[in-house]
Amino acid sequence: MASALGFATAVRARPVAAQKRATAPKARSARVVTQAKRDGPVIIGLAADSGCGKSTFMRRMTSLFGGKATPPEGGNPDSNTLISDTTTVLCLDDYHLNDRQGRKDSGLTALNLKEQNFDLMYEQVKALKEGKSVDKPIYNHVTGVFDPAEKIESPEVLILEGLHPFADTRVRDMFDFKIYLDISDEVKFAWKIQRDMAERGHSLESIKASIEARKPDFDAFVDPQKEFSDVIIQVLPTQLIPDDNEGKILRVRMIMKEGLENFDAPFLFDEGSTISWIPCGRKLTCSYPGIKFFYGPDTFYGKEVTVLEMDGQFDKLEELIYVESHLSNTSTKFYGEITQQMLKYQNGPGSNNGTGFFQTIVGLKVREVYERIAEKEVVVK
Ligand SMILES: Nc1ncnc2c1ncn2[C@@H]1O[C@H](COP(=O)(O)OP(=O)(O)OP(=O)(O)O)[C@@H](O)[C@H]1O
Ligand SMILES: O=C(CO)[C@H](O)[C@H](O)COP(=O)(O)O
Repeated sequence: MASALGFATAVRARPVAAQKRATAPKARSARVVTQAKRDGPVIIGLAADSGCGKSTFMRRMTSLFGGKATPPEGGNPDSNTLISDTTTVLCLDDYHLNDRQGRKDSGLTALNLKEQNFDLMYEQVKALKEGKSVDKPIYNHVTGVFDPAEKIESPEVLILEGLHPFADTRVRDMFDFKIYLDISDEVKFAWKIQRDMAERGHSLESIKASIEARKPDFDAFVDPQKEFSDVIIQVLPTQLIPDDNEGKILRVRMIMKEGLENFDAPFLFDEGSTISWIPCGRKLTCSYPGIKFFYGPDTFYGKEVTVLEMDGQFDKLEELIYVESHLSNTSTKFYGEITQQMLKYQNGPGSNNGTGFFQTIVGLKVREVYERIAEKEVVVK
């Protein structure tokens, strides 16, 4: 089949009846086939607060390009970088201006824009975009100081994740696609309690205090970047349970800007309609409080957007294929690719709810953005 790029794809169109069959897909892997050359990497940005699932999101995204993303071979074991055959993920914490002691002296948090070295970040991202390699600093989260720099080669796909990818206009303008992971205060609080109380032995009071201490700077310096993002994954408490404050069942909204280049918004049933769908029944097992989808138009920071929403969680992940078969424009390369990816990461946080589901779809869209811009094709075997 000829693709929109005019290249042969390894994937053939399947009959509609086959697409609706509710069976789990076989595992496959991906590799990149070079069809033409575009100089410099495709640059993707992910903005989020720390501890909000960026690592899991990155694993989901990079695996769609094939190969395993690992820290630089033979390098610093505390490196924040992840490299695969096609992708390089840089953590923007490496561009902190001061180390931990320096921030104690300045009295500012790492969230404050004054604590980020945007000049160096701009120079190095620009160099990578021009196909050059850079010696990037490493901020060591274990020791709180900077380690000797690591060499980063210009990759096919450069992913920049961290607190401030879109805060500096010079850097912001270099992105091909911008994502914001927006975890509401209630959910952030619930996750932090789960992790820091259960796994790290922190007290409820100290967790509350650390969240409260970060909040003003988060609101002032991180949150405003939503406005400049192409896709926002918003994570909220469920609306299926009145006054729920446990944060276990989530309502997740994928907010997609209209009119984006290289991005066609996924839709449920009928593009442009407003649809509310409860898929629970014969083909999807749901325990209390069930699952509810919504699809429709909205506005965000005064701009037109399309929203795809899921509230609730899946009981049996393999049955997700039923939901997947009712979605279009998901940029999958074969029937059931979303379900296959969700099964692959079923032990990661968010695998049974909209966070994992929409992160997977955004990963597929990023892969398509890359294919369109770079005029290369990721072939799924
Ligand atoms: N989708 C999710 N559902 C439930 N919990 C989640 C989800 N994503 C993240 N968490 C919680 O947040 C914790 C941090 O996740 P992860 O390490 O992926 O985040 P991060 O943003 O990479 O963190 P950091 O910035 O600290 O490196 C997980 O251990 C889990 O408790
Ligand atoms: O927000 C953060 C990361 O996104 C951290 O607070 C920041 O990087 C400082 O790290 P550390 O607490 O290890 O000194």
